[in-house]
Amino acid sequence: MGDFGSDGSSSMSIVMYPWLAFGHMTAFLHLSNKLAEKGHEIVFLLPKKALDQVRPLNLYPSLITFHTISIPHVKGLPPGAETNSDVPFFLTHLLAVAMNQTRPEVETILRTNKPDLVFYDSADWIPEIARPVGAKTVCYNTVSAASIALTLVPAAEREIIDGKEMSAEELAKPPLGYPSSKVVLLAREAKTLSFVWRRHEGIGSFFDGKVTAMRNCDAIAIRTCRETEGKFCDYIESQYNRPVYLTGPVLPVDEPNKTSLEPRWADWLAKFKPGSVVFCAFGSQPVVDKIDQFQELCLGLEATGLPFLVAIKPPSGVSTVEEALPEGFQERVRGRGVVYGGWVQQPMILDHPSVGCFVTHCGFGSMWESLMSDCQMVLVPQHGEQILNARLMAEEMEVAVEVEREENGWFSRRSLEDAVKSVMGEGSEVGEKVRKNHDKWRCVLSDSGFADGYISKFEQNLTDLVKS
Ligand SMILES: O=c1ccn([C@@H]2O[C@H](COP(=O)(O)OP(=O)(O)O[C@H]3OC[C@@H](O)[C@H](O)[C@H]3O)[C@@H](O)[C@H]2O)c(=O)[nH]1
Ligand SMILES: [O-]c1cc(O)cc2[o+]c(-c3ccc(O)cc3)c(O[C@@H]3O[C@H](CO)[C@@H](O)[C@H](O)[C@H]3O)cc12
Repeated sequence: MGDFGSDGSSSMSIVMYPWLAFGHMTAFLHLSNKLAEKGHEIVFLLPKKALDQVRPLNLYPSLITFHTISIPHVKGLPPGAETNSDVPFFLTHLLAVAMNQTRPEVETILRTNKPDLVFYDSADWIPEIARPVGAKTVCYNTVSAASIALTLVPAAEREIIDGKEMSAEELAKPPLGYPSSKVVLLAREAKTLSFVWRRHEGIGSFFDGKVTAMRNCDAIAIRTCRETEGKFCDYIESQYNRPVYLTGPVLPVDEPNKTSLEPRWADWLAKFKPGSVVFCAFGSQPVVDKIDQFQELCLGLEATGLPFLVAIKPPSGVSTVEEALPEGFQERVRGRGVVYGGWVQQPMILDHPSVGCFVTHCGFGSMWESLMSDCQMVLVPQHGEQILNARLMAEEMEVAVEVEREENGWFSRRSLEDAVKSVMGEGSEVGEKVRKNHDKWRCVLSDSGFADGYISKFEQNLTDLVKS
């Protein structure tokens, strides 16, 4: 046990073991920074390969210590696979099998460190090895409460008939008591949820793992706030009969003078009028998989006539974005449009005065960053969780416009052009409505005490939990 309560000090000792995906590791590390800021000590478990990418985000190296874990090879995984960036989506369950095999190593770390608290999201066996060393466990969810409430609560259990895939209608059905008629999926969109209930040998389904993780912990935590998702949090609490603690958005703080926007983007953006550039980014994983959909995206942005900067991974079948561009595209947009396949500093680009519109895939991290920015938002979600985040922003909060799709799920260059013009066009009624609503939300969320208030309350929840 840390020195919590023993010598009058209130410092807690915490071990964090997030799912082996960058979106999850970075979210856990941002929370670690907030807790270290308050003097708590964290041992952060992660695969070796992730260390170089994650280390620069550690703002308190004297309090947050990285401990690398060996991820064993599992038959069927690419050699050396350690994170979900190394693994195609349909093999994700094998990465979960590999993570399960790290249990003895994690058990030794817990016995040696004797922490007060262990945070995890995926490794559902953590409570079994934490309890004997006297640690309390927190299942920390870095996705929206709406996504959890729709699919990962006991009432969402489905009777699976072996070998038979569920129909789209069955997949789309919200669980009994689900608190929204707007944050839902259409049947065709719900097909992306089939992975949730699909059973895999030796590990069960994603649903089984998440429900076990949340049933067995001492407290559930979610990276969200009451103002945006209160009713979903209450529903999750009632489903699990466990306390649900909220951390708020937990966005990384920009350290003044520490980093600045790369000159090539700063210089390029500076050429355009304030609020005129459309920035489009689709997160840390490849999401636009099909080359013709990738091209519709490029052509839609070209058709807006506005300057644009796109940061996106190449679609399947090619290794660079340049190979996937429509014919003659680069010549036509030269000087006003760039498509870039590498990593850009998204939060700083959103903050740049020339950027006026964000075309986003609605990853949960991007959702918070866009809400805090003063950009107009166009939503192009690809998968279940992102679609729910999009519904939350477009239908419940009414701060953004979602791109229209055809019956087969495709969006056209025209629908993207229309969506961008509807938020960027001068005098557009829709554009004015979403801007007004977005301004209101930004005021609430960026109020100086808002995020700090959530973290202080969260720290108090943890302190009470450890004492209980
Ligand atoms: O070029 C880039 C791309 C992404 N980013 C940053 O990387 C982060 C991406 O996270 P997002 O949650 O938006 O999206 P990802 O698709 O990468 O995450 C995925 O796993 C974690 C879940 O919470 C997300 O909902 C899911 O989409 C954002 O903070 C964004 O600012 C960059 O800084 N530069
Ligand atoms: O697509 C999803 C739809 C949905 O309704 C819920 C989720 O939940 C989660 C999730 C992740 C972690 C948690 O602690 C709770 C919920 C989803 O996570 C993503 O799942 C992918 C498949 O395993 C994984 O590759 C990705 O890294 C996760 O972010 C997705 C949905």
